[in-house]
Amino acid sequence: MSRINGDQRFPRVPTRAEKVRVPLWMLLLAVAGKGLALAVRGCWRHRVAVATAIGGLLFVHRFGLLGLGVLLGGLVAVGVVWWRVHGRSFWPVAWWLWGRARLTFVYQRRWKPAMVHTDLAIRMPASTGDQVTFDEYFPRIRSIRSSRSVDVLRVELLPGQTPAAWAEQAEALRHVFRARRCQVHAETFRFVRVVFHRHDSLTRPVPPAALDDSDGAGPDPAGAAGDHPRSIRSSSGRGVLVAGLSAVPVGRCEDGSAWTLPVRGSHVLIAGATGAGKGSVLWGLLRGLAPAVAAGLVELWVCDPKGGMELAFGRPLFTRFATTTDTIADLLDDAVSRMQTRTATLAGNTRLHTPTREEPLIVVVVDEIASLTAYVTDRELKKRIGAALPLLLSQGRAPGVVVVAAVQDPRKEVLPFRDLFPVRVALRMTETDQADLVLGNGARERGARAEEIPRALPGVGYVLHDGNPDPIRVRAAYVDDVEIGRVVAHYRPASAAGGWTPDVSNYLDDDSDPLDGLDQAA
Ligand SMILES: Nc1ncnc2c1ncn2[C@@H]1O[C@H](COP(=O)(O)OP(=O)(O)OP(=O)(O)O)[C@@H](O)[C@H]1O
Repeated sequence: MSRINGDQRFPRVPTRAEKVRVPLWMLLLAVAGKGLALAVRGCWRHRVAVATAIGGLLFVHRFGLLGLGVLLGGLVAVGVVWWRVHGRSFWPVAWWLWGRARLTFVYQRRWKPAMVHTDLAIRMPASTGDQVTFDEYFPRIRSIRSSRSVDVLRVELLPGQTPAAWAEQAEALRHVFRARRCQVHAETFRFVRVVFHRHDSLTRPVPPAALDDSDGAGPDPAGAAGDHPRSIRSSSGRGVLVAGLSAVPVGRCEDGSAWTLPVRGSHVLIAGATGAGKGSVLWGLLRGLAPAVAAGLVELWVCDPKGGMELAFGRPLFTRFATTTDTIADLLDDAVSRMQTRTATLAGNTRLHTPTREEPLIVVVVDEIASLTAYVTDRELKKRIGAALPLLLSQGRAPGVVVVAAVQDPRKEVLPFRDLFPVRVALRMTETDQADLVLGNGARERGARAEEIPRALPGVGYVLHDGNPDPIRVRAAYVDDVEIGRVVAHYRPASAAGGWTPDVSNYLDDDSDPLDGLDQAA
């Protein structure tokens, strides 16, 4: 018969220990020894604070309080000069000091009660002859990294604890430490990183990043036809452009780093309610791809089922542009046949197509893909589109025919092949389960609260990065009409069909380098 308590031993039942008579001097010696050991341990744990306090006292003893005031004033002055002269080396030290201060005055002060009340401390019953007591074990904060808006604590798990147990308490911890949001990230073993977001670093619109015109050929001012400088692009410049297709800059992550999306070798789905800012992610990608379009390494095949309302402004950059259901069906069929021809050529030679001028990366962009999958009434067209899209999504990555699509409603009934998009972005949603539909089960629990994104923050959303299951909060850069006009004028390919070209003359100085203008806009 298996034991009632499994393999775990029952805690020892407190018993009254036999009394042992010891001489008083031995008792005093033991108490003094224990006190000394505790004092040494405390000093070692708080060595920086102890050293600072002793140093301060010695200084006051030698030079008086006035001397201490002069010393502090001098330190502040040195800090200011250092900041002005060499900010790059000043800030890491300043943030380190700020982190130590927050550790001492915020986290360590409330750590023990927080751990007890969230059940993250372990209490073991122990007996001392006369009474039952508890030995308490607290998770230790091993390091802290602070910035303007985030504190990251690296905490060592107690034996038997799991990162999931910590993730469950994230909301409680957020309230204890008065943070706006708390996320728990697991390390491979023994440690979790508890991230407290104090301020929202994404409340202000993000300016678009400078475009990498890496071969120095420069843009084409005002879209001057004819003599296109891209025709002299160097092969190293082309290499940089091809590499850039794996990380197209579209905005900023919550920690201040650049948010990029891969286009080469991947399909991208952008999901969000109406007004969530899907357009800014799409335009961010189109803008980021523009230098490669100009170099002939990328072809944009754009479908705008909204009749061209959203994307027509970029038309000179597009190799193909379709706005009606039947022309979109033709475009998708052509993309499938290009993909199949290319697959036949590449089979056995390479596992991932490298864009060249002869065989560029084809990016099929679809705004509101649900108009093609769920809301098409013509059965024949619906069948054609329903056959082409899954083919592109399941086979197009390797031969370089990729899909970038936006959708409002991410449910399976609306977008049956949602899971064929390896990269997915969840902008503001209307329902609680939608973040999980887009990013995968458990994403909301790990922090992707897409339905809580305020309407006032279009372009804010969540993404998953590099197989990491913890969602990252991001904001797309705001690409306004002026910026679109500049990019179209600067990067439209030499072969662009005539037709309509946006009038950007107002945005360009005659004698200025148009790329400078772009950078300034960024
Ligand atoms: N990244 C952003 N930063 C700041 N403002 C933005 C951003 N993206 C969009 N906006 C603002 O929000 C408005 C709505 O954005 P957008 O049209 O891109 O939403 P959408 O998700 O495409 O909506 P719909 O599905 O209705 O077309 C824009 O007109 C713009 O003013």
